[in-house]
Amino acid sequence: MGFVLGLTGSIGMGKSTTAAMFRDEGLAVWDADAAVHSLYARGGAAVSGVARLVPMAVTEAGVDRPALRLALEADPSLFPRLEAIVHPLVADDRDHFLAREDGDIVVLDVPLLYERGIDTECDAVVVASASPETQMARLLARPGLDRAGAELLLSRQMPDRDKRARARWIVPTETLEGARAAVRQIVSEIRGSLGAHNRRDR
Ligand SMILES: CC(C)(COP(=O)(O)OP(=O)(O)OC[C@H]1O[C@@H](n2cnc3c(N)ncnc32)[C@H](O)[C@@H]1O)[C@@H](O)C(=O)NCCC(=O)NCCS
Ligand SMILES: Nc1ncnc2c1ncn2[C@@H]1O[C@H](COP(=O)(O)OP(=O)(O)OP(=O)(O)O)[C@@H](O)[C@H]1O
Repeated sequence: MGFVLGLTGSIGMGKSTTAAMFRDEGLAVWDADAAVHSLYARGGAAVSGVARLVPMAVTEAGVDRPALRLALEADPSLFPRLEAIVHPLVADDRDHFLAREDGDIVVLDVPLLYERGIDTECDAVVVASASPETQMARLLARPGLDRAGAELLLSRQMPDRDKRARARWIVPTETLEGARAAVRQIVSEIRGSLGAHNRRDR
């Protein structure tokens, strides 16, 4: 298996934009939020479990995410029960990705990387991060999410400062140029260390 790079960041910190930059560098990226989207789509493996937990959040088309979000806001005690349904299915999808990909570096894009201990499966972790003011402005600009909804999700995430303290690298996401430069630097640093490692092996 190649070098497994974990990518994380609190909600609205620019994690998906950073993931796209790693893709632009030619790396395979596994996206936990996208895996949840597939599991929630019509016929997806999480639909029946969610229907049992929150019947009003499921329609013919699969899981209705805004309805599920409202149910979680009304009753946050649903979070651990929902996660017990969804996270094992997400882990299976991640394992398939890792077994399938053979690039020298692969990226796991996971919002709850530290919270779920997935950092222990990574060779190193990078965190996408911006100021709290930038983060809140981005969240409030998202359709359908108000301050209470954003704060509820944030309250269930490790604080940004703790993520920053743990990660090997930080990608600053105030600007696209700054983030892209950091992404390129990280890829080249990892490739450099892999090259040095291979040379030592010979
Ligand atoms: C809460 C839900 C309905 C919100 O859906 P929505 O389409 O609005 O947002 P989306 O799924 O794109 O997630 C956006 C961000 O919310 C945050 N978030 C999502 N789930 C969680 C959670 N369980 N705990 C903390 N933060 C979360 C993450 O930062 C994520 O990047 C949805 O995210 C969900 O069902 N989450 C439970 C599954 C889960 O834990 N997913 C996280 C990845 S494994
Ligand atoms: N490096 C950057 N420079 C400028 N704007 C950025 C940068 N990264 C992200 N943004 C902007 O911030 C917003 C959120 O970005 P993105 O969707 O990547 O965040 P996210 O952390 O993946 O969000 P979520 O956790 O909600 O899925 C978007 O409007 C995006 O255009």
